[in-house]
Amino acid sequence: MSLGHVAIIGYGAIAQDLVGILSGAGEGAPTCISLLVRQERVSQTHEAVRSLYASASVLQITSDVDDILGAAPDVVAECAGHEAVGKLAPAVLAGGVDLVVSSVGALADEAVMFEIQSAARGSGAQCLVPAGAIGGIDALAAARLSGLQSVSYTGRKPPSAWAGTPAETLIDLSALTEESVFFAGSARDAAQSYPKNANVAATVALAGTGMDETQVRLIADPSINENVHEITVASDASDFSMRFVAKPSKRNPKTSRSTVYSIARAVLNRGAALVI
Ligand SMILES: NC(=O)C1=CN([C@@H]2O[C@H](COP(=O)(O)OP(=O)(O)OC[C@H]3O[C@@H](n4cnc5c(N)ncnc54)[C@H](O)[C@@H]3O)[C@@H](O)[C@H]2O)C=CC1
Ligand SMILES: O=C([O-])CC(=O)C(=O)O
Repeated sequence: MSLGHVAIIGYGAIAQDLVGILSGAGEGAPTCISLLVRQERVSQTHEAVRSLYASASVLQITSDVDDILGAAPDVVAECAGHEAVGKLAPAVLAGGVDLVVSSVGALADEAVMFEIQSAARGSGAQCLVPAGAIGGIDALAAARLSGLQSVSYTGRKPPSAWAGTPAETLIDLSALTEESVFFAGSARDAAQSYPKNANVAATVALAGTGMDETQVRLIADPSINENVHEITVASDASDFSMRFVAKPSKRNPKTSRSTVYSIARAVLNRGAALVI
């Protein structure tokens, strides 16, 4: 058993790290990797990949999802954004190819969720949601089978990680001297209002009590340099709290460095005889 062709949508912070991790995975490495990038980034991505992976097996770089599907990848990993999920995920799944999603918050849009599930049911392919920046999703999804009483998620990041988000209109990020809870509400609202920062809220919601019942707080905290993710769960099987202190990605401070390893694990497990 081995991993064949892996296609990746996007070539930003997570995708660039993912290509490096997959290429360096030794015996578990895929035989080839394809990249789907925006049309205007095709030649720039060719240059970047050629200089980094001169001898590696990047099969093709394209902006056309049909090129990717035509090459029959074993799995596609989306590392691009909510818009890309809405636009491309149904086509990938309808083409019978399993999809690992990073931009999980896109599933907070009921129309996108419906299209994805319809496409997957129609072809038999699966949309796979990895834990991403957080952990404990296995425990939460298992506890759900016992009955859940409550699930809450708190995302805490340095003020600079909230730049370019609606938090800027709610608080003065540059003047904060102590933590500020600028959002308290449902996972659905969090994921849709903070598409680059609250995908984890959607993941927790999908594993637990759903987009509308999962309570989310988002915090800008000038006293930290890391992205801190906390979940608190009450269930019939167990009650637990978990706290993850993630270093920010070197390429994108909004993104926890832990995320790509979770995506890579989901991809590499596709070719593993023992899956953990
Ligand atoms: N599930 C989780 O726990 C986490 C999810 N994320 C999400 O993962 C996604 C990727 O994150 P990063 O790599 O840090 O973001 P990034 O902004 O560094 O990279 C995204 C890349 O995707 C490209 N892109 C956007 N739309 C595209 C399309 N339609 N087709 C092809 N390429 C497209 C952009 O040009 C950009 O290069 C984001 O949506 C982010 O919010 C990030 C952290 C944690
Ligand atoms: O990586 C993180 O810290 C979490 C994140 O951005 C998200 O959930 O979208």
